[in-house]
Amino acid sequence: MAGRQIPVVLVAGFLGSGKTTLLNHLLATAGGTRIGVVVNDFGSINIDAMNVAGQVDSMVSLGNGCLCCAVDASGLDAMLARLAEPSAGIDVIVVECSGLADPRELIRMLLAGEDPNTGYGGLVEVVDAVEFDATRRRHPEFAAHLRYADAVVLNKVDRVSADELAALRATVDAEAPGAPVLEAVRGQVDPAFLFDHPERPADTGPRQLSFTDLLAEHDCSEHAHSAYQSVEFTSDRPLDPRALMGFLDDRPSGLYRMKGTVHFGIPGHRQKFLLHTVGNYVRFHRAPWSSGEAHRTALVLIGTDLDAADLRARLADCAAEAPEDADEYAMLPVLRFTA
Ligand SMILES: Nc1nc2c(ncn2[C@@H]2O[C@H](COP(=O)(O)OP(=O)(O)OP(=O)(O)O)[C@@H](O)[C@H]2O)c(=O)[nH]1
Repeated sequence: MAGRQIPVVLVAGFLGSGKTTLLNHLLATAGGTRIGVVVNDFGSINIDAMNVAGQVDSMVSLGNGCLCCAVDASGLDAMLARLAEPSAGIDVIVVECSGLADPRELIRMLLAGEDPNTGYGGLVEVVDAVEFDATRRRHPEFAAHLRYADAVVLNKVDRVSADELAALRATVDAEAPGAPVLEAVRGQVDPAFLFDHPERPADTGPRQLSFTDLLAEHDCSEHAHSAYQSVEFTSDRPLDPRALMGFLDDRPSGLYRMKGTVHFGIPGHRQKFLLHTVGNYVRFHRAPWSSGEAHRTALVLIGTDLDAADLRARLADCAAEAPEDADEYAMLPVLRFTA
C-alpha cells in the first residue's frame, strides 16, 4: 500500500517572469519542508540549474529543450520516482518549467503518471507584472495558461505603478477565474500557500481541467518555443565591461532574454556577475565563484529571429585585452546595473 503521495507542483510562466527567483525563495524559506526540484532550461547550458544548485535537497535537471517536449510520461515518471525515493525524505516536488513550456502538457503527463508515490499538486503560474501585457499580445496562448492555474504569483509588482497594478489584477482575475492571486516582489510568497493551496472551488468553471483539453493532440510545433531559439555563448577570456554594455545597448529587438554568468576579471571585480535581461530590463548580481568553478562567461540568449553566428561573434569581440590593467572607471557602466 503506497503511503501519502508526494505532491508535484508545477511552476510555469513566460521567459524571465521570475520562476527561478520564486523557487529559490521557496527553498530558502520552506523551513522543515524538504523540497525536491526538477529544473528545465530552454537551451543547453543549465543556467537555472546553476542558479538553484547548492540549495536543494535533491535535484534532477533536464537541459536541452523544453520539458513538455523532451520527456514523455515515462521519462517524467522516472525523474519523479528518483526524487520520491523514501530515503530522500522529500515532502514536495517542484518542477520549474522552462519559460516556453506549455503547462497543459505537463499536467496531462502528471495526471497520467504511474508512479504511486507522486501525484499532481497544482499549477503555480508566475506572471511578470511588467511584461504581461506585451507577452499577452504576442502570445495569447500564454495568457490562456492562466485558466489552468491553481495559484497565480503576480511578480515584479515593485516595477509597476498602483494604477498599472490594478488594471493587471483585473486582467489576471478574469483570465484565472477563482485562482488566488498573490502579488509578489522577487517571488516572496509564503510557501505554505503554494504547497497547501486551497481546494478548487466547487464550481471551477472555465478553469476545470478537461481531459479533452489536456488530451488534445499535442503538437510541439505549435508551441511558442518553435518560434524561439536559444543561442549559447561561452568564453574563457574575460569580457570587457564597456564592450559588453555596448552589446547590451544595441541588442537585437528579438533578443528577449539573456541569462548566465559573466567573468570580467578586473581587479576588485573578479567575482562572478550573474546577468539577466528580460525585455528591456538589464540587471547584474555579484556572486562568489563556487570552489572549483571555472572563471568563465557562459550565457544563454533566447529570442526570435536571432542570427546566432552574428551574436556569438559580437560577444566574442567583447573579450578584454588586458583586464588587469583596466582603468578605475571601466566597471562603472556595469555597476550602474548591478543590484
Ligand atoms: N525588480 C524585480 N526583479 C525581479 C523580480 N523577480 C525576479 N526579478 C528579476 O527578473 C530576472 C528574471 O528572473 P528569473 O527568476 O531568472 O526568471 P525565470 O522565470 O526563472 O526565467 P526563465 O527560466 O529564463 O524563463 C532576474 O534578474 C530576477 O532578479 C521582482 O519581483 N522584481
